[in-house]
Amino acid sequence: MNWLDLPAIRMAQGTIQLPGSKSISNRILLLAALAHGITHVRDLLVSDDTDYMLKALTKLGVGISQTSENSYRITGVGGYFREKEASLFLGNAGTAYRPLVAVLALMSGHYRLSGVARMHERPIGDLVDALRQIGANITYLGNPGYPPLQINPVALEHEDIHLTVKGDVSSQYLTGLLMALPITGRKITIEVSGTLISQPYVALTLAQMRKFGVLVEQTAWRRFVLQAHQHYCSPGEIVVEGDASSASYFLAAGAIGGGPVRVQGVGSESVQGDVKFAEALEKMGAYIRMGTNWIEASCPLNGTARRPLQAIELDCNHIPDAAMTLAVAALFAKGVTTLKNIASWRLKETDRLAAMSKELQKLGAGIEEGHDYLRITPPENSLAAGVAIDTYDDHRMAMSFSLAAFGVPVRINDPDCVKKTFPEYFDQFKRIVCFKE
Ligand SMILES: O=C(O)C1=C[C@@H](OP(=O)(O)O)[C@@H](O)[C@H](O)C1
Ligand SMILES: C=C(OP(=O)(O)O)C(=O)O
Repeated sequence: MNWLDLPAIRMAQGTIQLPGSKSISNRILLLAALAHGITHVRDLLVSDDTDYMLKALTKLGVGISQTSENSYRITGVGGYFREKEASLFLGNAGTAYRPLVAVLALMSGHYRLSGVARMHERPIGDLVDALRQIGANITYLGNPGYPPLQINPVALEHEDIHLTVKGDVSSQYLTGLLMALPITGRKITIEVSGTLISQPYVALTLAQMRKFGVLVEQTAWRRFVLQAHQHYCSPGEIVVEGDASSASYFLAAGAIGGGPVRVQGVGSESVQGDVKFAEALEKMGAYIRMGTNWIEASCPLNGTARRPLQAIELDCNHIPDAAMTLAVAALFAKGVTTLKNIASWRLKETDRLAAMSKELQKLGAGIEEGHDYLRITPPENSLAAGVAIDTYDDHRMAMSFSLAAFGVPVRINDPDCVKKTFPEYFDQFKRIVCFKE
């Protein structure tokens, strides 16, 4: 197996230009593909997850050309894809798989959607159940409730579309429905049953749809109404903002390792929920500054000496991805940190609650792992030395645990898994840290 040895880190300081947001990139690609007109997308994230979306859309007959390293020209199909038969492999990209299921269910074609083994363990039943309410023809090719899926032509049953979707397993089902259903041109009402998790991601979806001219009337997080005859129209050019989840590792580095560390590409005007990670760090005592397009974090000081962060207790439902960064930052905080309302961690790239517990314990932390929470007690003295961190093919495990090097030298197994959302992560991380040796 491949690994990366990080020597112990003395301090962190510098500026990072963030790669494009994964969540925005894949939403924009899909909306641009469905829209009328040509969209020029700039600062798109270049990574596995966006690559799967680009390849799928190309197979579906969308005209896509790369105009520079991270710029693309998308010729929208104005509603329906030309290609009526395709077999699509979408890796482990939730932001590609879930919305494409919803879109292809309406396309009157024959499509097979698969992914890596872990994708076939990530539930899709709530989305399929919602689509079946309007007549979608979807078959499970493996275990019921999970990918892979076969999608066949739909016969929409009613003039107005009214459906209910569960919101407590993943917000990506609602996001998929919201993005897909406007291509029917019908009046749409979506009710959410159960409490909607990861709400800021739905706000992000609505914001991207608005850029393409489709408006949604929202009643709290329970009811979404779209008036009939709305169609996606290209806004011409779109610049993707930096990834707020990717920002979290650098901000934590600034808060633990002195700083200031500045990330450029997200800031106070960001539409991404994970910018709220900066507030969590601030609660831990970090010094945070923010402009419209940048955020900076430094370590709390006692005179000129670095002061340790303070433990927090936080409901992390609004920042499910960046919360993993908090779990590792907790190793450097005084007291017991509790991260609550993170049951969805169990259904992501790996069972993140189990994986995080196991690897934190290797470093000497005391862990209480609940069904939907994690309580982390840092070791009394230093972190355990000579540890190799397993990453479970989860980019966020690899990126979060790079922070452990602020305590001891650490080995990160299979560091290449970061290519899901941030292929250059470790090169960038090394740019802002000074190692002890
Ligand atoms: O819609 C999105 O872009 C995302 C929603 C979240 O998933 P859940 O809604 O499953 O929590 C998040 O964890 C994922 O990385 C991206
Ligand atoms: C959960 C994640 O990805 P996905 O979009 O595949 O759900 C993630 O990036 O942390």
